Amino acid sequence: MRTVKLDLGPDSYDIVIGRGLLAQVERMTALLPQKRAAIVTNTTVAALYLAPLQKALEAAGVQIIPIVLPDGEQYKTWETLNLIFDGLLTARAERKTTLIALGGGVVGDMTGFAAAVYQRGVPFIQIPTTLLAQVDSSVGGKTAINHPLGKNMIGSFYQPQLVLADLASLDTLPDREYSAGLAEVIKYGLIDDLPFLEWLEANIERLMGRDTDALAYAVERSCQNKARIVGEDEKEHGVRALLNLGHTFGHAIETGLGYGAWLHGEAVAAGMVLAARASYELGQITDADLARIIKLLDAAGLPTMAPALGYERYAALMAQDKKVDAGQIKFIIMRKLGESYMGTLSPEVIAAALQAGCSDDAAASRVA
Ligand SMILES: NC(=O)c1ccc[n+]([C@@H]2O[C@H](COP(=O)([O-])OP(=O)(O)OC[C@H]3O[C@@H](n4cnc5c(N)ncnc54)[C@H](O)[C@@H]3O)[C@@H](O)[C@H]2O)c1
Ligand SMILES: O=C(O)C(=O)C[C@@H](O)[C@H](O)[C@H](O)COP(=O)(O)O
Ligand SMILES: [Zn+2]
Repeated sequence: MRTVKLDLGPDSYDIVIGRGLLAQVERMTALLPQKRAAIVTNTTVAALYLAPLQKALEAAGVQIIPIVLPDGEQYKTWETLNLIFDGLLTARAERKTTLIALGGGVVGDMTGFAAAVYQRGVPFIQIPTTLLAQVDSSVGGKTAINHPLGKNMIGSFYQPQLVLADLASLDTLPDREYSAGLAEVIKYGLIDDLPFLEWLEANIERLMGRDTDALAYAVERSCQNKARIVGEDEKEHGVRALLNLGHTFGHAIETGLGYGAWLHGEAVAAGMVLAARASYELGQITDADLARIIKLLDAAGLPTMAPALGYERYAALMAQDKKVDAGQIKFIIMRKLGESYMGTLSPEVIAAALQAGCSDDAAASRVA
């Protein structure tokens, strides 16, 4: 078992990584202010993991309110959020009732938002069951729902009290979802961790084979990177924006194609290639660096060409990005391989990146 600490003063918490953690409920029960908790999950994850978790908590004397949501990015909405409140109010959940998010990033982001606002804030625990959620979304307290006009546009910063990443739950994760999680893993290497990027290049085959030790190391190193950055800048006034590498383009792809058409991690992968192409246009990374990034993402089963939405559509979608400041779009750009910063890009550089990095076939290539 590995533990990463996210240091946020009184709001600090542990990210516990290991196999079989779902059955070990003592870490959770020690934190509950009352012997009552709501488990929020979705139909897919409920069929796999709700019963064992509920049983283990009930055996420890905890009364459980199960709340099962529809599955999919297209349900990350006000309407679905309201289903959580319906379940909590119907069961007369109180201020000391803990919300436990059991699922991927969609469940985690919505449950966290519900926890932030239900009765103005109730305790919250994350049990991420996708690779993406274990390496990124369960850590750091960003919670949100989507708006038809923009990704994660309505939300809050609200930290969990504990993250339990059970690597055994990934055994049932489909390959496409597993690859999507690797996009956020590779992101950490590109932001500011060149040794990790090099380790990923050397170990991508092991990771694709779901080698136990390689996977545990990749999850731990990713969480260490995220915890360090969030610990420095919880509310994204500075360095935390680097975690948005590939997301300015990526969120435009998700919104532009319709939520759920491309997975978040797929859109981030293609977005990181566009960010790399822009950095190449600026003369900051070489064509060999660009080729290395594409090769690694490709080996991880991810798209490296973005859908051809057209410059105007990309520009309009990216104008909704949360990093926009006084109307100016900010991007995360590579200063060199393994080092990124936030800056602006000229329309010419954006157009050149899109010209080289989009293809008409890309959109259809990912749709299941
Ligand atoms: N808050 C953050 O910091 C943050 C960071 C990254 C991404 N996100 C958000 O996270 C979301 C993407 O998360 P995701 O990739 O986990 O997608 P997801 O939550 O949609 O889960 C992916 C799919 O896997 C299924 N699933 C989950 N666990 C499973 C398991 N163990 N076995 C089999 N199937 C399982 C889900 O039901 C779903 O169909 C996006 O909405 C994105 O915006 C948030
Ligand atoms: O935690 C962060 O900060 C991130 O940016 C992590 C991203 O991977 C994640 O997709 C996040 O939700 C994007 O943030 P947003 O503020 O652009 O919605
Ligand atoms: Zn992301």
